[in-house]
Amino acid sequence: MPSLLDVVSSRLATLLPSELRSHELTKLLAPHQHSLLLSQRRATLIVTRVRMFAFLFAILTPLWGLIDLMVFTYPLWPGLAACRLMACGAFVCLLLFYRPSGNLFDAYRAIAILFAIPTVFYVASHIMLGGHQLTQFSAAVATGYAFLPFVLMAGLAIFPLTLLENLVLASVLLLAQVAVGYLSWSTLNWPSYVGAFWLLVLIAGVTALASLSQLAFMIALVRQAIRDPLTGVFSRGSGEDILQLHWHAARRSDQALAVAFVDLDHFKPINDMFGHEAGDQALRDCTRKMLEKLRGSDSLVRWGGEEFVVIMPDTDIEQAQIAMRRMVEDGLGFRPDGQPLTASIGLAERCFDCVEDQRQLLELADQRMYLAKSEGRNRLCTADAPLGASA
Ligand SMILES: Nc1nc2c(ncn2[C@@H]2O[C@H](COP(=O)(O)OP(=O)(O)OP(=O)(O)O)[C@@H](O)[C@H]2O)c(=O)[nH]1
Repeated sequence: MPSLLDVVSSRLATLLPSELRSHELTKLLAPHQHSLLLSQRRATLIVTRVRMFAFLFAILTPLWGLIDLMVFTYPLWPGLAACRLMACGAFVCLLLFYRPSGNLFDAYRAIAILFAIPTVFYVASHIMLGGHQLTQFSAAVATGYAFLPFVLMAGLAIFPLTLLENLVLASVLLLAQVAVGYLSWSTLNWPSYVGAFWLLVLIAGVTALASLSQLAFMIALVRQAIRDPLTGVFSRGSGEDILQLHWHAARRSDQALAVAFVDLDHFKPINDMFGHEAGDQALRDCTRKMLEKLRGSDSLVRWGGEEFVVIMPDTDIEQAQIAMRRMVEDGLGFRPDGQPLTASIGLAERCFDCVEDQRQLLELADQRMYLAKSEGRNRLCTADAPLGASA
């Protein structure tokens, strides 16, 4: 009979996002476990949403100035109007000049600017309103200003953020609320301030859930979009993106970047003699074997049919040869007749081969793979001459 603890933990497990696989759950905690592609797509989405938010606020912020004009007296309303116009200008600049670059730090900066604008506006307007005697009607409108932190906190829900990122951003907004309490210490209505603070904490909790759910969907969608459905390794389109990202990173820091073109030998007879399903199974087994031997930082891409590309960042030509030999040393699985499945591999490296761009790097690896084929298959070719059988 299951213990109470087992029942509770199995019930709690059903609360976890079902669209994620168990090994993906840690990706909800912090961004350091995200793949390059996920980070890139998330950064792009965050900046796009920052710009949407900025667009909305650039319209709504000056509009409310008309209400201020009707209820506040001189010189309070021109002061508030100036604040609103400056905030509107800052939102417009954010909208016009910030473009998605795919870089996560650019995305963080965009969120920081987006939230800094209304936070500064909130603190400044609070100081202005605190320095004036308000009548019943204008006091009611002034109370509306106190809702800005709630709007900002709720706004976090539109971003696919990790728990850590949520905590940092929510803490900053809560600290701004603390700062406002400190500035109006002497006149503070404590019960309503504490009530409002607690409400803000509740909204932060709900927002974090919304934001994490978005991230979970995004992780699942990106996985589906970038993976080959048969083998589960990267598909060609995402492989091209990965190679481009690694190429730029390697060039910036003048690091090695190796690429191997792997073509399985005599694959057609498997399909012809044993059927397509047997061919599919051989492809699945073979990719599993390759993945077992590759480093976590390497990317295995199904380039097409029975052709694969291995992208090895920060790996020089000698290390890449060792990695490829290790990958094939226990074989790549078996053909349905029990014979070992072999591959012809062409290898190229950015610094060793002095190539100009990632396309040239890939072409060179492809040419060397054909050389390995023409020299008898089941071998690795690094430069102009293949390096013997059994890769
Ligand atoms: N079962 C299965 N077969 C595939 C898949 N994609 C490509 N193939 C087969 O892979 C075979 C590739 O054949 P070829 O290009 O002639 O290459 P090969 O027979 O491996 O010959 P060499 O590369 O010269 O050693 C074709 O029969 C394709 O139908 C797939 O997803 N599943």
